Order: sequence, then C-alpha cells, then structure tokens
Amino acid sequence: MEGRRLRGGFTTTDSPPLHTSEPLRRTAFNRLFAAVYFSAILALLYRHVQNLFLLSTTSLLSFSTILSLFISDLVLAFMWASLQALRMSPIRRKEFPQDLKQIIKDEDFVGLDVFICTADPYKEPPMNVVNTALSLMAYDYPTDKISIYVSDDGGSDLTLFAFMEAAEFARHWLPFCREHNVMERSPQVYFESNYHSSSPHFEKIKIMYEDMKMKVEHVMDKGKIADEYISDEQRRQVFNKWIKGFTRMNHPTVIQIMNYEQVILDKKHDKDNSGRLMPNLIYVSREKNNTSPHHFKAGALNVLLRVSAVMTNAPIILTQDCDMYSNDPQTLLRILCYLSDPAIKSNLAFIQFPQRFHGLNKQDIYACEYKHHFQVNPMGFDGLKGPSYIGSGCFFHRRALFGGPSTPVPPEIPELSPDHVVSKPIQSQEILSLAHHVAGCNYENQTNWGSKSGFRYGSLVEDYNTSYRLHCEGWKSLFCNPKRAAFLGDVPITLFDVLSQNKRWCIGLFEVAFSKYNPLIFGSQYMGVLMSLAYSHYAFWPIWCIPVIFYSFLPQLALLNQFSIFPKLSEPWFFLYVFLFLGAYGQDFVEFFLAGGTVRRWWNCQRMWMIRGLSCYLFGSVEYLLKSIGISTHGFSLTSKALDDEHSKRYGRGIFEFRVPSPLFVPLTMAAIINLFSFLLGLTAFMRGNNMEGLGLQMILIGFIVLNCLPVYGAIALRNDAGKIPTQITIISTFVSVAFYYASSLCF
Ligand SMILES: O=c1ccn([C@@H]2O[C@H](COP(=O)(O)OP(=O)(O)O[C@H]3O[C@H](CO)[C@@H](O)[C@H](O)[C@H]3O)[C@@H](O)[C@H]2O)c(=O)[nH]1
Ligand SMILES: [Mn+2]
Repeated sequence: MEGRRLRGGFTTTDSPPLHTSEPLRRTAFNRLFAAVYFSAILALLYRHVQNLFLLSTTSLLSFSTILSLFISDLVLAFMWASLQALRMSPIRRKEFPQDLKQIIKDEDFVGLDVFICTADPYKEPPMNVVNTALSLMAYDYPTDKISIYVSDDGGSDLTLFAFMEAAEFARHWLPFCREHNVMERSPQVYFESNYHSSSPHFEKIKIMYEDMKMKVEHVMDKGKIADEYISDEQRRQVFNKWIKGFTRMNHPTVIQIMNYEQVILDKKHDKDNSGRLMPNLIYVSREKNNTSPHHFKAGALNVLLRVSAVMTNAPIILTQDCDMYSNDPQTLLRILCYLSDPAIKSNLAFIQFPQRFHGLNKQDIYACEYKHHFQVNPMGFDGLKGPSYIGSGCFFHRRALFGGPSTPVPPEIPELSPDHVVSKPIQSQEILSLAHHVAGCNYENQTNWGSKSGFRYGSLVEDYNTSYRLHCEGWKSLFCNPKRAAFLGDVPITLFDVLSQNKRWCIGLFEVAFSKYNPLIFGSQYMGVLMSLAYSHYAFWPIWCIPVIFYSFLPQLALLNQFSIFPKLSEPWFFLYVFLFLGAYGQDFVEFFLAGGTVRRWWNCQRMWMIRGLSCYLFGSVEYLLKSIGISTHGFSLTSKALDDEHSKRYGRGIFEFRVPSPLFVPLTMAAIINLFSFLLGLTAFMRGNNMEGLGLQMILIGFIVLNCLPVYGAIALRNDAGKIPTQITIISTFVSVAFYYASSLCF
C-alpha cells in the first residue's frame, strides 16, 4: 500500500475517483524510531533487573524503590508499545463530493435515520438539543430521505415542548438555508455569527427564532409548560401523559411524531413552507421503571434502532450526541463518496468523523480537544481495520448492528430486520403500536440486544465497546476528517467536569479490559495483533496512573531525604533517561503539531495527562474495583453542557476552575506541595554548594513537575475567586503530604 495513492469509488473507468487515501509521510520514520526506542526501553528494563537482583548492598528500601520504578517503567513500556500499533501504517483520506453528481442521481441517495440522544433538560438545555436537530435536518440532501429520532432519557415534557416549537420553526428554517446558501445550519450559531444578510427574510426568521427561544426558555425557567403555550387540544393530550408519578426513571413510553402544521397528515412526510417535503422528526422517550436495567446511552440507542426500524428503517444511521451540531451541510455527500464504492461497501460497518469542539479557550487548558485521541490515532487505526467508534458523528450501516458480515444475527421479529421494507405510513396505528412495543423496558429480555446485536452493553464506554466487538466480528470502519469540521460540540469547562467525564471513561474501559473480551486475549484472535494492541492501549488507559503517581512522589520524597534513585549526571545511563524522556515527549509533540496543534496547547495537553494520572485514572481504577466487588454502582454521570456566566468568563481567560471540594483534587494538590518543597530544598542545597550529582536527574524531573503545577499553586494560594481550590482540600492535602514526608523519613 505504501507510496501509492489508493483510488476508489469508480463506477466507470474514466469517471473521477470519489475518494483517495495515502499513507502518512512519517510512517517510515515512525517504524525506524520505534525500533531504536524499543532498544532503549530494553536497556532500561535490563538496568532495573540488574539493580534488583545483582546489587549486593540491596536494602529493603532500595529494593522496593527499584521495584516501584521497574513497575512504573513496565507500564510506560506497555503503553508505549501498544501505541506503536497506531504508528505503523497511518493513512489520510480525502473525498471529492463535488464529483458525486456525475455518478449518482438524486433518487439513488440512501435513506438516513439520525439518532440524537439527550438525557437531562437541565444539564443539556433543550434549546441546544433543538439546534443540533435543526442543523441535521437542514443537510444538503433530499429531505424526504432523512428522519430524525430524538431519544430523551430525561423523559421531559420540556424537551418535547422545545421540539414541537422547533418543528414549527424548521418549516421556515430549512427553505431559508437553501435559498441563502447558509453554511451555519445551527440557527443559534448562524445568528451569533457576524454574518448579516441583507435579505428581508433575515430579520423575519431571526424574530421567529428569538420567539421560539423565548418560549422554550420561559418554560425551562418555570419548570412547566404554561397553559397559554398549549395551543390546541391535540397538544394538551400529548402533555397529559405527564401525570403525577411520571418521573425520569419511571414512566411509560412516549413517542411523538412532530407534525409541522399541527394537523395529522396521513402520509409519509410533511411539507415545508415552500412546498418541499420535510424530514421526519420523532421524539422518543423509552419506557423506564425502577426494576429494569436501562443500560444508559447504549440502551437508548438500541431503542431508537428498533423504533426507527419499525418506522423508516433507513440503511444508514447517524448517531449524534445532543451537543454535536452539524457544521457542514455537505457531510452526507462525503459519506456517499464511500458508500457508493462497491469495493469497500460490503464489510464497512461505519464511517467515523472526529469529535471537534467549539468554545475551547485559546490554549485549551483542559486539553479537551483530545487531538491524539480524536484526530491523530484514528488515522493509525484507519491503516489497520479502521477507527473505533467515538459515540458521535458516526454513520453506521444498519446491517452491521445485526451480526458479522457473513454471520448475520436476525432480530426476533422480521419488522426489525435491516432488509425489512416499511410499507405503511409512520402515523398509522399498527406502526405506532409496534413502535411502543419495541420501546418497552422489558422488550430486550431473552434477546440478543446488547450482546450480539445493536450497541453493546456492559461498559460505560458503549462506543468503544461496540466498535471493538464489531471489529472482532470482521467488520471494518473508516475515518473521515475533512478540513471543515463536520460536527462541533461542547466541552466541559470546569476541571471537575473534565475529570469526572474522564473517570467515567476509565471505569468503562476497565469494564472491557477485565471482561472475557479482553482485547489482548480475545481481540488478538479475531482482529490481528496490531488492532488488538491498539484497542488494548485504550482498554488499559487508566493504568497510566501507576507511573504518574510513582514519578510524582517517589523521587521527591527520596530527594527530601537526600536519597539518590536515578543515575548520576556523569553516568552513561543518564543519557538513556534523557533519550527516553525526550523521545517520547518529542514524538508526541511532533504528532500534535502536525495535526495543527500549537505549542501552548501541546503543553497543556501533557499537563492534563499528568493531572489525569493523579486524579481520574486513579479514582476511576479504584471505583472500578469497588464496583466489581459490588460496593459501588457507578452510573453514567452526564457531562453538563449548561453554561454559567462566571465559569465561562474565567474559562475564557484560561484560569483553572477547581471550586468543588472533591477528593479528586487531593493527590494533585499533594503532588504540587511535595514537588515544590523538594524542589526548594534541592535548590538551597545546590546554592550551598552541596554535591548534587546524584540528585541531578531527580531535580530535573521535579522542576518539570513544578512547572506543570504552576496553575495549582495559583489556585491554592494566589487566588481569591470561587474557582480556587477549596480551603479544606488544601488543608487535607497539606496534612497528608506532611504525613507522607514523615513516613518517608522513617524509611529512607
Ligand atoms: O443514560 C444516558 C446517558 C447519556 N446519554 C447521552 O449520551 C450522550 C453522551 O453523554 P455526555 O454526558 O455528553 O458524555 P461525554 O463523555 O461527553 O460523551 C463521550 O463519551 C461517551 C461514552 O462515555 C459517548 O457515549 C459519547 O458519544 C462521547 O461523546 C449525551 O448525548 C447524553 O444525552 C443518554 O442518552 N442516556
Ligand atoms: Mn459530550
């Protein structure tokens, strides 16, 4: 494959290619560097083993110190080695949607069912969810081929109300976008952008939008729908379903097909104000009760999979988080470039777009862009069997969710089969009652849902888990990363939210790592060594906490006791350490930079890696452990997408927001304190002219960590705003640090 430009998407020999792929130029370097770096790792491990067993003067203390460093370095080595799988054959793809029209006709465009998940109207404001839906409805695509399904796990009449209003607005918004060739199809983004249309329609549509927004926000403020907003008997009947005892965890199924003119039209699609057909818009809140497991987002997606099968059964499905609006109306044309290529279509499970975000601050202080995870590593996966699914911005072949390419798993009723043709209008009674039936909370009992078909259960990272299992079944996937982001979403803007989100991922990843489907053992039999290594890299993500914690405390406590644990500056081994450090950080930087990153953002990214190591990787591992012995039951802690003015301002200025008195911050605060004190002590010893040769490497490491902790010092001592580290966290951390110091001085 190397060196050759792969062309695909031909239907006749002289038509232009619809997509190409080429290997990244750095591939050869990556392989060479991996060989060199691997030798260096072996040398380091050799040194540890030698120290462990061959030194005659080994005391218990130095033995356990060396052992700790050895374990840490083994973990680092494993994480490094598994990552190399993604550096072996990365590729970059390009598609040419402008040539599509020459090859396929409008009527050949495939049907698309869009799934949008939302789960809490207060953490995920309905106006945002509505904007996401509107942006997707307004794709440049035959509108009658699109159906939007909204899953509301919050079971909220407020969200439903917002969608009823949105349906009204959509009748005007869609033709407006077409006529004015609007690029920003999320109305919120469009009206906020500096662009001002001279069209008389502009003011009119803006007023309509503001009017809708005002109504929805009013309803949100009041927490209920005022009578004056219930315009007719039909709406009243819908909202009457929210009777006393209807809670988000306990309620019957609500399925509401939006009709754009508030009259039921017995046909497949409604029309917009210019007479064009409108996409279907369907609100689904699945049945819930306190006794049946609902499997969080995976459960919600499986309900949509079934409800949509009964109603429209489009062969392509787009899964979308409620904050991820469409930023490019042409995205569907891009995916058609792949779908129309018979050479890749047959075993292609999904096409994944990267998650990209709006509203990141300039330096991305919490490294929420996840550039490696969402943009760099998927290219590495793409050169193997394809990227993993990341929950949003992913186009599935419906068929891929029903067994392997050559081993189909038929659903329990024929109406759910991917080949089933829907012949009745979606408003018909039979369709509606079947849809309610398949959305019931006991429907999945004794079926393959969540195990052999649909989105897979058993992990809080249902996305990772599902694609892993699909790849094991023999499916492939591909990564599509156009210059203009296809989707843009929200990022959490407080450190606590970021770390809680990461903690959930850690628990979910461990749930896969320590299941019978462990990617190293099970995965390697079905996907090959490289894919299995790549998936393992993520499955074992939380074990980063082992080296991060050891390296944040051990050399520091040793230095406080004048104890040397690394080679002297004059020894050749010193250069090995320097090479290993610079090599890993250097390569990481180059990849980040080549993917369009800045130096500051990279710096923050490596800082966040350290912070995560000292918080969520550790707490996630502990929580996973407690969960597996039945002590805690961790649910899906939703990431808040609601913006608070004061937070937003500080975030915009790049200031860390701690605020919450959470134990998550204790190890980090301790590391900051201990590193600072050991650094100061080392510095004074150096000024006094003590011989520091044996402690040189320790000082360099500590200096690096202190630099990384600068925002933490500010948040402990120099700030007075509400976002600083809460005083009790500082006090606890100081006490524990002092205790650590005393304990260490007894040992060293
Ligand atoms: O019981 C639930 C819980 C969550 N969600 C939805 O799942 C989506 C993701 O939740 P969010 O709180 O935004 O989590 P993130 O950590 O930001 O999401 C990332 O990680 C998740 C796995 O943990 C993936 O599902 C997401 O697609 C991916 O963007 C949202 O649309 C939620 O409404 C549900 O529908 N039901
Ligand atoms: Mn999210």
